[in-house]
Amino acid sequence: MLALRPEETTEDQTTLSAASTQEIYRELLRRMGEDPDRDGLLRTPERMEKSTAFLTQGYTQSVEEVLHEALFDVDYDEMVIVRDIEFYSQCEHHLLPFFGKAHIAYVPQGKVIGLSKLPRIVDVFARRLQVQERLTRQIAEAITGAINPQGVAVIVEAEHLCMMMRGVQKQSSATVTSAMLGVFKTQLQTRNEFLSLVRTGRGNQQ
Ligand SMILES: Nc1nc2c(ncn2[C@@H]2O[C@H](COP(=O)(O)OP(=O)(O)OP(=O)(O)O)[C@@H](O)[C@H]2O)c(=O)[nH]1
Ligand SMILES: [Zn+2]
Repeated sequence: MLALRPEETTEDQTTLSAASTQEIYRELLRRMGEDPDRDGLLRTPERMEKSTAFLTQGYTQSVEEVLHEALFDVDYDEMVIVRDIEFYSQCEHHLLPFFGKAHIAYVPQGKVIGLSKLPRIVDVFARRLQVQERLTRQIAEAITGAINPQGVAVIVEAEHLCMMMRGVQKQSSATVTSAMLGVFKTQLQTRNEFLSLVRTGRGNQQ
């Protein structure tokens, strides 16, 4: 039913460029085998446009703007952890959601970040088309770029709908990725402290 192969495309490139996003969604519905004029679908292209704009708003945001000067000079050189930051992203291969939790730690070096800004940084990168590995690394690099700490650690745990509702159809697998920079890479003890604090949090929830 779905007729999205190039040879079946009816629009020529010029027409497609001129079409509004909502017209393109309308055509997509039609090619799924739907009637875009039936009552329930009439406003669906408009909803899809809004919803997609929200889910990909990370492209219009930057870490600098999100931090909004919430960087503070503080004399503290122990680990700061914000754990269990929930996020929703979309895999760049299938445009299906993957979602889960990010755990972030850093060891400051004269500067700390406003706590709420860590989840905001996660969303800047999660609300784009992603692979989990890149999302993980981008969060770590953004924190490094903002405050040049002694080290940053990020763990992302997620479930991918493209592996659950289609494809390999595995319902219980979890994907875990990590980025360890600075002292989290060089000092085993620091890394282990972070890992055990993340595990403790998980234990508390059960
Ligand atoms: N490494 C990585 N792979 C991902 C991520 N999200 C989705 N994928 C994988 O991207 C791969 C794309 O593989 P392809 O063979 O090109 O696509 P496909 O035929 O739809 O693959 P299946 O999902 O196995 O049916 C799949 O193995 C997905 O599981 C991610 O965040 N990281
Ligand atoms: Zn996918």
